[in-house]
Amino acid sequence: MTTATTTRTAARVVDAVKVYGVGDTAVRALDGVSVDFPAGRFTAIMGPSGSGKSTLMHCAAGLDTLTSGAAYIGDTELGSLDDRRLTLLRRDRVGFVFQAFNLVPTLTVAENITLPLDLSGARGDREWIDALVDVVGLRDRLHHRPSELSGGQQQRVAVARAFAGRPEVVFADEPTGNLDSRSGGEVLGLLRRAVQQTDRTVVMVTHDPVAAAHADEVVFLADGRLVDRMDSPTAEKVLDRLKAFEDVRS
Ligand SMILES: Nc1ncnc2c1ncn2[C@@H]1O[C@H](COP(=O)(O)OP(=O)(O)OP(=O)(O)O)[C@@H](O)[C@H]1O
Repeated sequence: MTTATTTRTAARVVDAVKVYGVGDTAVRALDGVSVDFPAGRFTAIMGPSGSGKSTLMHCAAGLDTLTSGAAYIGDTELGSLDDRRLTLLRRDRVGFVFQAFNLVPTLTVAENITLPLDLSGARGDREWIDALVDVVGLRDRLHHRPSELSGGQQQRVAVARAFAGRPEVVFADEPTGNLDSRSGGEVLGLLRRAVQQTDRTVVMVTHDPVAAAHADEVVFLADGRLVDRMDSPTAEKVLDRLKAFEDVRS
């Protein structure tokens, strides 16, 4: 008999090790990390520079491979997939938001949002996309080109694009890194609403305690290891936690 679990896991890594390079110059970017990202939650990954945040995100999202250990999206182990299946998984089950907005300049806002679906030949769920346009507040900009938008508006398009295919999990790598604090706050509020209103999962790498405070939970890395988790973070609590790492290291 199987027991139903109430907490679904959107993504996780188990005993994740990532070594870059070989010999004397080898860097152990992840040193045995096990962490799960619960479905329907907004999780931030934090830690000092070089602690392995981006590496963890890239390996969890199937953008890079682990040296040893395992990464899962839902129940699918990424290491078991050949290149073609991995590409399909990234296309159909995962969304991405990067620091650079990566919009196509010649396409309109509406076309940029549906681009991944159009490329895959999927019809997409038009009602879902219509609702997304309202969540990101771009109804009156749909026929504009990216160059006619502010940075914050461009990142909102990128967020809508990431959610367009109803992915199981959206990975965001420093999504507010190129934005002023006001636009950044809007994008973070938007990620939060997307999680709450549409029951999606977001995993975000950030070095900004204010950004991390928008998440439901923060996981902390130091020297390639998971060292702490914090529920209901505030910027002050996150900052204090980061300072404690620095005190230990100095
Ligand atoms: N492609 C690579 N080749 C060699 N070393 C790498 C590579 N990518 C990352 N590293 C090293 O792995 C470690 C972890 O890097 P990573 O980018 O994951 O850290 P981070 O916590 O995201 O850092 P930051 O906050 O500065 O972006 C660092 O020591 C980095 O120099």
